Amino acid sequence: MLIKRCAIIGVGLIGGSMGLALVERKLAEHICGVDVNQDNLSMALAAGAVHQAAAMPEAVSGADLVILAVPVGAAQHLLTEIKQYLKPGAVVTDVGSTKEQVVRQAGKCISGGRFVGGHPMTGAETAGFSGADPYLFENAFYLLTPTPETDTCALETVRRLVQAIGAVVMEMSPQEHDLVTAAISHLPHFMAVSLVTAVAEMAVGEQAMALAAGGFRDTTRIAAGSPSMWRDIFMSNSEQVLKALEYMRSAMDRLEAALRRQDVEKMMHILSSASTVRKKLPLRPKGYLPYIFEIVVSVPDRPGVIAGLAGMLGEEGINIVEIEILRAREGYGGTIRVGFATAGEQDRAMELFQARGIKCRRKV
Ligand SMILES: NC(=O)C1=CN([C@@H]2O[C@H](COP(=O)(O)OP(=O)(O)OC[C@H]3O[C@@H](n4cnc5c(N)ncnc54)[C@H](O)[C@@H]3O)[C@@H](O)[C@H]2O)C=CC1
Ligand SMILES: O=C(O)C(=O)Cc1ccc(O)cc1
Repeated sequence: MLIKRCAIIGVGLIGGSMGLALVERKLAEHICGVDVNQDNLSMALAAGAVHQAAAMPEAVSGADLVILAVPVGAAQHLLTEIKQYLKPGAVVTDVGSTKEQVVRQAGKCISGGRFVGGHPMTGAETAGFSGADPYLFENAFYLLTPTPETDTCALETVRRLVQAIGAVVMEMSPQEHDLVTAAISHLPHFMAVSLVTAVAEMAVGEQAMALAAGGFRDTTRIAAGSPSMWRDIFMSNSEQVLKALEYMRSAMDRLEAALRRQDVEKMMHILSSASTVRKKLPLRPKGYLPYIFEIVVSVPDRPGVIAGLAGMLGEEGINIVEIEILRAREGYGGTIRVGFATAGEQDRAMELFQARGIKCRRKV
C-alpha cells in the first residue's frame, strides 16, 4: 500500500473518482471522506469510495495524505483550517483547476513544503459524486506544480500516487500552469458561457434552440459545468484569463472588420489559417500528451454495433484506449472514432475491419 491513512475532503466528481481509483487499485489502507454535502458523502460511502464518513478534525488528524478536492475558493479556507490538525510529516495535495493562489496559501499554512499542488486534466461538466468514475484519470495528464520549497519526498509520494491511478504526470510552476490553463481551459469556458448567453438573449425561441446542431453543441458543452466551481476558477485566475481575453477580442475584431468591409480575401485568410491550425491539433499532441493512433469507422446506426467492433478487436488482443461516437443519426448510420496506443495496433485494426468489409480510414 502506498498510503496508510488518507483523507479526501470533498467527495464530488473528482474527490469521489480519486477515492474509487485508490480503493480499486488498493493504494490506500483507509480513506476518510469529508463533505459538507451529505448526499455526496453518503453516495461515496455506499459506493466504497471512502471507508468512513468523518468530520473534519478526526479525518485530518490521523491522515498521512490529505487530498483537497473542493472548489478552489474553499480549498484556500480549508488550508487555514486543517493546518492545526495535521500530523507531523503529513502530505497535502489538491486537485484545483488554478494553482498560484492555492500554492501561495499552502506555503503559509503547510510547513516543511509538504503541500504539492495538483490538477488532473480530465473531468466532465457534471458535478457531484454521481458522476464519479474510478477510471477517470487513466491516460489523462495530471499536472503537478512544485516550487523550490516543495519537499522532495512529498513530491515523490504524490507523483507515485498519480502514476498509480493511471495518469501521466507533468510538472510545471504554478505560474506557468495558470497561464497555460487560462488559454486552453478557462478562455474556452468563458467563450462557451458567453456564446450560450448571447444566443439566449437573441431570443430565437425554443424551437430554434431545439435545432441547435453540432456546432452550437460542440462549442458550448462545457458551459453546463458547475457555476460555483467555475466562479472560483475565474476569480482565482483573473489576471491570466483577462490577458487571454485580450487575444480573443483582437481575433474577433479582425474577423468582424473583414465582415464589415466585405473583405473576402481577409476573411478567407482568417478562416483558412484557423482551419489549418485546428486540423493540425492532434487529439493528444505528441510530446505533451500520449499520442493516440486513431481510425474512424463508418457503421450503421443499430444496437450492438459498437459491441461488435469491440469484440473483433478484443479477439485479436487489440486494446482500445479511446472510443467516441462522432455522428449518429437515426436510420443513417454514423461514425465511430477508435483510438489505439500504438501504430501497430492501428494497422492491425485497419486490416481487421477492411477484411470484414467495414468502411474505415486512418485519422491523421
Ligand atoms: N469537474 C471537473 O471536470 C474538474 C474539476 N477540477 C477541480 O476539482 C475540484 C473539485 O471539483 P469537482 O469534483 O468537479 O466538484 P464537485 O462539485 O463535484 O465536488 C466538490 C465537493 O466538495 C464539497 N465541498 C465544497 N466545499 C467544501 C468544504 N468546505 N468542506 C468539505 N466539502 C466541501 C462539495 O459539497 C462537493 O461534494 C475543483 O477545485 C475543480 O476546479 C479539476 C479537474 C477537472
Ligand atoms: O469537460 C471537459 O471537457 C473539461 O474540460 C473538464 C475540466 C474542467 C476543469 C478542469 O480544470 C479540467 C477539466
